[in-house]
Amino acid sequence: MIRITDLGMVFAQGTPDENTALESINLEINRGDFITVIGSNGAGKSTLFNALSGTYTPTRGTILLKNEEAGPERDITREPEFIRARYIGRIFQNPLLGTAGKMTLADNMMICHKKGYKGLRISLNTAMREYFREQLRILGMGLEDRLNDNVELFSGGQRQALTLLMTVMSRPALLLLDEHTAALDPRNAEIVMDLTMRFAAEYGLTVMMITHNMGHAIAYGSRLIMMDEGRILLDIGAGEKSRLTTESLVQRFRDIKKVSLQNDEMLLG
Ligand SMILES: Nc1ncnc2c1ncn2[C@@H]1O[C@H](COP(=O)(O)OP(=O)(O)OP(=O)(O)O)[C@@H](O)[C@H]1O
Repeated sequence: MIRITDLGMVFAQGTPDENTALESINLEINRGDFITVIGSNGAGKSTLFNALSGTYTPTRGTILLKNEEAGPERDITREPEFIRARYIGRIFQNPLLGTAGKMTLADNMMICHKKGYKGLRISLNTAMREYFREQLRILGMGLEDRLNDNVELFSGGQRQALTLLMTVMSRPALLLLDEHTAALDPRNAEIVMDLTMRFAAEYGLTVMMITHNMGHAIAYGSRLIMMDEGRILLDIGAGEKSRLTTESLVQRFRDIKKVSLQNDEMLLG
């Protein structure tokens, strides 16, 4: 569905600060894949997401998208971020980023609902409010009764769950989760993670999820990739992934890199 070929990203090219964030990424993301992405600090995980979402234009390589079964592949490597935002959803670690705090819950949902309907006026009528309530009920947080509250009144966990709901409401072709539960307390992190898995399964979403939690990387999803120094070091599919343990993953890393690690923190930290 998305084919990434020889993707490279060099920051400040030709200056003393030149920094290669992505070496040569080759990756095929299939429809319905749930890929967990791990790797140490600076491995290039966020840069890969930035290239996919259009935040950064890569220095080299191509990103092709094939949305429909029969449709042709489309080169989206240089497509602007605001256009890709219509079909690529992204959620960040900071739970305040995905919603507008000074606006009501109803208005936030309205903006999200109108995404992709440029110029079309849809009014916040009774039917729309009922639809939003129905969607909000899925979260099980009582937000369906707070449509007129400003979103800044909600907790971090509620805001991140809301961001997730609003993002999946438009059924993105690809959902990028950039450590989206890392800033939440353990209980809320679990709630948001459970909702993520539920939405992914119910809507057949294609998901990439960056995490520094190796347990999560192993437990969730159907595929795992490990990045290191701007490359994909490991790409583990469903069969093998179901048998993975933290120890075996660290061992695979050791074998490839020919280094000795004392623990998984060295790999992920
Ligand atoms: N806008 C930028 N300008 C210059 N260098 C950058 C920029 N963004 C990222 N980098 C560099 O690119 C490399 C990869 O960074 P990236 O943020 O993709 O890593 P990461 O795997 O997401 O790390 P972390 O787990 O710490 O978030 C790093 O060396 C980083 O300093």
